[in-house]
Amino acid sequence: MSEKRRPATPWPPVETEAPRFHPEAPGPGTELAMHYAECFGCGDVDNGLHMRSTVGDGGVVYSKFPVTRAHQGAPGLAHGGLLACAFDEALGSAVGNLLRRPAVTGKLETDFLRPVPVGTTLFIAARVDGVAGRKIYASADGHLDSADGPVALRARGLFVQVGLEHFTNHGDPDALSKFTQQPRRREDWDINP
Ligand SMILES: CCCCCCCC(=O)SCCNC(=O)CCNC(=O)[C@H](O)C(C)(C)COP(=O)(O)OP(=O)(O)OC[C@H]1O[C@@H](n2cnc3c(N)ncnc32)[C@H](O)[C@@H]1OP(=O)(O)O
Repeated sequence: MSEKRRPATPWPPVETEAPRFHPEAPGPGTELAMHYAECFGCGDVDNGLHMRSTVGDGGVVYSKFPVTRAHQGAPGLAHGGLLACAFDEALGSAVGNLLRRPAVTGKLETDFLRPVPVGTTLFIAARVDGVAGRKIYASADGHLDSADGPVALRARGLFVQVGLEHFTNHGDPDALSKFTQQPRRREDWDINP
């Protein structure tokens, strides 16, 4: 299959500033721990995605998603919704770890370029592209079976910075103590957009 192309739309879609990485953001080579043990993307969840991420050079976060039979849509092929989930996790990991600004996914778009068979590992490279106030734009490519394998998916996401009360009011009152990866205390986040 030749390299796939899709119609180009401007990205980020609004004027942005370059992302300012948090001074205590994990550096290149850091293997990131799961951010929450019950997270479907990175946690210890039965049939979850079991994604693992590492910080690379130049503000790129690399994540791996090993695709198993538990992740099928069509026989022998990964389910598209779970592939989108993997990108949500990978993009969120880049935003959360590099910027340390609490944010949630506002919009996620995914281009599915090639089928992803069971037994393959998706290598996702995610980066933060720009910031406009509370809006944080990130994008990622997913490669089959190696970091330079054929591109199977591309995704773009808008993350919206929220106050920490987003998690405690709408989710679990103990949310902050349940985040297993630093930062988990109010003072560890950059909460000023
Ligand atoms: C390490 C961590 C890894 C985690 C990976 C997983 C991450 C996730 O999956 S998070 C869970 C999924 N997401 C959610 O549940 C979010 C649910 N939505 C919400 O809570 C709210 O709609 C929220 C917070 C996104 C925005 O609401 P609110 O705070 O009222 O802000 P709002 O004014 O509506 O939007 C802020 C800006 O973003 C823009 N915006 C928000 N959503 C969109 C959208 N879908 N498309 C375009 N623009 C949008 C708005 O237009 C606005 O822009 P501007 O400032 O220029 O006017």
